Amino acid sequence: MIRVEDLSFKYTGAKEYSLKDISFKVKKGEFLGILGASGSGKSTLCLTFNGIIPHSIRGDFRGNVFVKGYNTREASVAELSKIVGLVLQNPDSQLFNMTVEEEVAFALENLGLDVEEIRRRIYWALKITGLEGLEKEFPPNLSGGQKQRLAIASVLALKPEVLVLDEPTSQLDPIGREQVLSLITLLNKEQGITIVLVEHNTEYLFDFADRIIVLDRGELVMEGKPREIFEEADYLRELGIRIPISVKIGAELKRKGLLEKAALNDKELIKALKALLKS
Ligand SMILES: Nc1ncnc2c1ncn2[C@@H]1O[C@H](COP(=O)(O)OP(=O)(O)OP(=O)(O)O)[C@@H](O)[C@H]1O
Repeated sequence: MIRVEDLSFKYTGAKEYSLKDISFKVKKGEFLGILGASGSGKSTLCLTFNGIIPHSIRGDFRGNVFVKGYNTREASVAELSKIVGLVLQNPDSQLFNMTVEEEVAFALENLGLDVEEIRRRIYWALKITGLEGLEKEFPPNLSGGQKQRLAIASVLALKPEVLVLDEPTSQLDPIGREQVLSLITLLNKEQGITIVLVEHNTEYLFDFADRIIVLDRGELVMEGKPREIFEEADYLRELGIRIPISVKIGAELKRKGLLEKAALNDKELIKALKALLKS
């Protein structure tokens, strides 16, 4: 679905490359998590998937990004946005209509769809994001979690095959965070939408991502299944990545020779501790 080949990017005027010779693929239906410390290039990478980089934000762009076979250098942002929906950190920056319904309709109006199809898509997008009944609400009156789900609904109405979400929960309270993460899981597991998610909640990525890539100062330094990534707890810590508390405790117990292998989530840690207490 996405193929990134030897991608490097330097913003106009910047001294350093923000992305350095990155290559990886995302398969159809896959859930890819992106981890990395602040400034490692996660947002820059997200902006390359629907062509904002290099079309709207310029710089020295090397290598290629292919989305469903389209080279993003050649396809327009409008064309790519039908395939890749992008959701950013702050929902307020993406909402500017007077009602929830108009917000979702807005993106659809330029597609030349008939009124019935627009109505159907609005209904579907609001239902799936759990915003049914709030059609006439003024978006600024919504809670943080509802606003972010509305931002997701307006992107979903375009029926993208890939959803790229750049730290969509970082400005939400725990309830809003939980709502948005459950929605992302549902979109991937039940609707088959390919997900690319930048998220600091490593427990969530461990449970739901199929694969994780890790960036460090613009370089792709790790790629693998969540288990393979979290086994390298010490390296992740060196990179400034928050690791789940259960992983931290598990790694410490393993270091002290109390556990044979690292426990990588709460369930595994509890099981290992029970066995340890029995022995
Ligand atoms: N518009 C810009 N112009 C110049 N440099 C930029 C621009 N945007 C980002 N950068 C630089 O590119 C590098 C990567 O930034 P980016 O925002 O992609 O990292 P990030 O991993 O998403 O960080 P965060 O987690 O803080 O959002 C940083 O060194 C940053 O200063």
